[in-house]
Amino acid sequence: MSAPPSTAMPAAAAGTAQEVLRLEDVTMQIAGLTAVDHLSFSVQAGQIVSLIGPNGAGKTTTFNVISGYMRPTAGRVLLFGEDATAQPPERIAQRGLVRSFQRTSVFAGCTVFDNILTGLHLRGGSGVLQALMRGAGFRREEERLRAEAREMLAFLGLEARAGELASGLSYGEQRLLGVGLALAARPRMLLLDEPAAGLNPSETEAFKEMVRRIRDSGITVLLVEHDMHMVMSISDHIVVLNHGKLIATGGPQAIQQHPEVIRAYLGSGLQRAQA
Ligand SMILES: Nc1ncnc2c1ncn2[C@@H]1O[C@H](COP(=O)(O)OP(=O)(O)OP(=O)(O)O)[C@@H](O)[C@H]1O
Repeated sequence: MSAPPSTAMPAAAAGTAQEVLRLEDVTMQIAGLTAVDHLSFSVQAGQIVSLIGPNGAGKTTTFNVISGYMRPTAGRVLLFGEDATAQPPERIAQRGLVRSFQRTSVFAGCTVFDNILTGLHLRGGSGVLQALMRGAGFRREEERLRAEAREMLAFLGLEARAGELASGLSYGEQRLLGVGLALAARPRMLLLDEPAAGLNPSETEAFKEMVRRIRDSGITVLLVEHDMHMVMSISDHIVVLNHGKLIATGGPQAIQQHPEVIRAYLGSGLQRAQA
């Protein structure tokens, strides 16, 4: 299958470039330190965009500001064309930007199927009162969600594991399931925080494939990642930070040849990715 179930097609799929996220002069000071320094960049719909930079560059802080976990000291965040600066995370998620965390965040004691079903329920639709009344409408909705959960598992490549406890999945499969939970919220944009961390090479390949399929289904993906092979092979666009400041933006080819990026990464992963 080519799309996670019930995902609205974005404007990019209709052939018009559209800005989904824009940071304007965002600064974030933490305990007297400037973690993000007058940062401006934008993300176009339907792309995989990677936010990279050496350790301490400000990537996680930028994610926290975008997803509403931190209120910026200065500047604005525009999400889908509207000001979203310092809105709480749940409001930002409602508007269509959903974050999948670095740690696995699945319900370990539930089956893989029930994990996704719970995610779909959390999105709303069938409320507690409706569940208690157990009317025909509720049963129809439940059957629809179960079908959607099966489709989602097929999209994730986890259908064979549907009946197993999430705790029995490999680490890589748990990360796929974690993304499935994020997708269950039907995001227009997905934030992935170091998705390849701790994955072996074949799990990384499977994850890359899924990220591409997510993008191809019309969901914009913004990721923070240290694995430069992954970044260079899947990104449509790359934003590079160093010491909280933007030092370069562009496609993978241009970024790998950018003198300031090479300087910032001297002796680290970028050179290995080029090798
Ligand atoms: N809660 C905090 N308290 C104090 N300093 C912080 C806090 N969060 C971030 N910082 C500092 O802000 C700077 C940017 O950190 P951030 O975690 O955003 O960088 P990063 O690019 O995500 O790094 P890494 O790649 O190592 O995860 C660092 O100097 C960090 O020490």
